[in-house]
Amino acid sequence: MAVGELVEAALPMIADWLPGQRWYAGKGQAITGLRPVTATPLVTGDPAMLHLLLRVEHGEQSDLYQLLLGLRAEAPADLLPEASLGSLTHGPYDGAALYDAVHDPELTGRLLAHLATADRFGPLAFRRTPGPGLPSDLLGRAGTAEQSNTSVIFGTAFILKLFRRISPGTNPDLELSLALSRAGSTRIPRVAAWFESRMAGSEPATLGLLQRFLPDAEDGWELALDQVARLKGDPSPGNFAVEAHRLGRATAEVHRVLARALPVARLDREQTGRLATGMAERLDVAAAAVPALRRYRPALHAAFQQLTADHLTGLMVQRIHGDLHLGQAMRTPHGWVLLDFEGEPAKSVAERRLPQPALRDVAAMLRSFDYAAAHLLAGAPQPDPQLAHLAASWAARNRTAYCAGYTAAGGTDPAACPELLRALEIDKAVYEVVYEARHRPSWLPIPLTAIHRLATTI
Ligand SMILES: Nc1ncnc2c1ncn2[C@@H]1O[C@H](COP(=O)(O)OP(=O)(O)O)[C@@H](O)[C@H]1O
Ligand SMILES: O=P(O)(O)O[C@H]1O[C@H](CO)[C@@H](O[C@H]2O[C@H](CO)[C@@H](O)[C@H](O)[C@H]2O)[C@H](O)[C@H]1O
Repeated sequence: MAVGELVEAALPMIADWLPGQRWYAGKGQAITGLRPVTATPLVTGDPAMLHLLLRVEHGEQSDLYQLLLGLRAEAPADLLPEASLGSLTHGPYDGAALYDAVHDPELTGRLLAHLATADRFGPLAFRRTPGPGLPSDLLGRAGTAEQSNTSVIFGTAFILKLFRRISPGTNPDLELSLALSRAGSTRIPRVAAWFESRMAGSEPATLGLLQRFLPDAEDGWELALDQVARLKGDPSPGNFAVEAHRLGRATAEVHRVLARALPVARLDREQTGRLATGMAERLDVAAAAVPALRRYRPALHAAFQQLTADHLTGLMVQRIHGDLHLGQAMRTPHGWVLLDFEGEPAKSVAERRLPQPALRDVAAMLRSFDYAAAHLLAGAPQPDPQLAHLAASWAARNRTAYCAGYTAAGGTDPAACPELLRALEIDKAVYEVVYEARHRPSWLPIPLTAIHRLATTI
């Protein structure tokens, strides 16, 4: 494969295609440069697959992205339009179709085969966990979920998450999932393999994570929305609180295993100050970006100031999920399983790896019950007061049940730390305001309504 020429010919096509991808984080900023960092052929012949780590520059900033480029003399017949980068028009591959290889089942199947045999290609190292061997003859189909990354599913056996925006070092999703897997936790899908890039002078960067696929799992967000929708007139709305209680138990169990497997610490006085300052700084940055937040700043700052050193000194901090919500919880026939321990995509990896109060995850999940309830009312110009009352009661009931389950399984009782819980909920809602303003502006009223409530009920 004439790698250099191929990359040269592909770069302008990538520049056109990249901004349209769901996982591309630099939307709205003009790309000022594309710099290939590594280009590694993983499959040669027809079809071919080229692995590319590409530095995308926008102004002063830059991000590193992982691309898997497929190349065939004839484009696959059923290729989705958004997966196509077009046809090469010069050089040794003149006329060949260039596309996102994650949509080519044969090529993603070859990726699984590399994982199965723990291959090494130039800077790319494929690694397996001990245990039963992996099949090497399955085809992969790209998942359809709206994701920050790209997942490929192999039959009903495995799911491979391909991280798109790459940071140096071990991705927390791999780090925490491995720690939980090694401790024998059944609250996450078992890790089977991963692959990483080993570049001279830097830590290996995680590129992909293969886990058991949960074929019988139901997504917690979909389940909750289904229950909430029944509030609109079903005489026998289901009792999701039982599930919320179980989910609270599952969260506490995961926290317990993480606290045993990875370092924990107790906050000293200086660190307690940094916890509150971090929240205040994030609020100010968010308010600068989203004007609707500004009027709430004084009240929200006041809530953060209630986090005094006396409250927090000695508080235990540990590794946590970092972005827990109902969509990261899957109900299986054997109970709740948690996914995606990557943390909030907008934070740096260093920040995401810092030990945190475990209540941060609890607060995030409490926000999610509120989201599910608010989703019912979203879009209506004049919400029906009776429905609004039912939705608020649904959220309150499930929030209480979740906290009770968390406490029953040995987690710190959230009710025992009301100032901290409230500050953590505000911090999360502020993050959500920015997230929605950037990705789903029509959903912005959901966290803003919560901000209004949190700011006006002190
Ligand atoms: N092990 C699994 N089994 C079944 N479905 C899964 C599994 N892992 C992920 N999924 C599905 O893929 C979706 C996206 O996965 P996630 O890890 O949250 O990716 P991202 O980091 O890109 O958001 C999940 O919401 C879930 O529906
Ligand atoms: O799943 P991701 O890791 O990509 O997380 C991001 O997207 C989530 C939305 O999919 C977002 O979660 C917010 O919306 C959820 C409903 O769609 C809701 O249940 C969550 O409570 C709410 O925070 C998450 O914040 C973001 O990081």
